[in-house]
Amino acid sequence: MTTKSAQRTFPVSWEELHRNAKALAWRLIESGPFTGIVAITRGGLVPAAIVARELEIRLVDTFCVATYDDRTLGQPQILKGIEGDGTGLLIIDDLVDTGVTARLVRGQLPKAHFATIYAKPAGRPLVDTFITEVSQDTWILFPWDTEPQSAVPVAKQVLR
Ligand SMILES: O=P(O)(O)OC[C@H]1O[C@H](OP(=O)(O)OP(=O)(O)O)[C@H](O)[C@@H]1O
Ligand SMILES: O=c1[nH]c(=O)c2nc[nH]c2[nH]1
Ligand SMILES: [Mg+2]
Repeated sequence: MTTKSAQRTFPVSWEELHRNAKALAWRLIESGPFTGIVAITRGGLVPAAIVARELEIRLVDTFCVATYDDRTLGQPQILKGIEGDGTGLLIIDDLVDTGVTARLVRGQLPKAHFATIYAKPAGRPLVDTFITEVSQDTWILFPWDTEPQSAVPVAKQVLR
């Protein structure tokens, strides 16, 4: 499924994101220790920074991949990979949706532990650890992709 068909949106605030990333760190303590973190760019960068701080891991690298253009699913393009089979590494992304990105990265780093904050049902089997499940028809709005704007008053939204 392309997530173009998402029916609802789920806005996430910076505070909520921070809280969930810390919850992920708590859960990951049991699965470690890890020798380093690999952030899947770009969405994994902020969660990876928070998890790295909480787990006191200073070795952080990137796996650079682009799968979506706006909300349209495409062929994943690897811009930069990581050497080796992923032994001892913790891979962090913001979410799994269809699982296309996770499948690709797992294929390259099969021994790594794969963690995300959010998981949709189609991608869930590809993740070792996650915090929150959201429905497949939900588009998550991350704080780095959004900005506050004036809301239309209720009275103006009501059709008379
Ligand atoms: O499970 P999937 O269907 O593959 O979707 C999940 C991926 O899509 C998004 O990345 P995107 O390609 O939009 O790039 P970005 O992280 O740079 O925003 C998100 O950050 C995940 O990496
Ligand atoms: O910001 C995003 N929200 C999502 O729900 C999603 N799914 C794939 N890629 C995504 N990016
Ligand atoms: Mg991404």
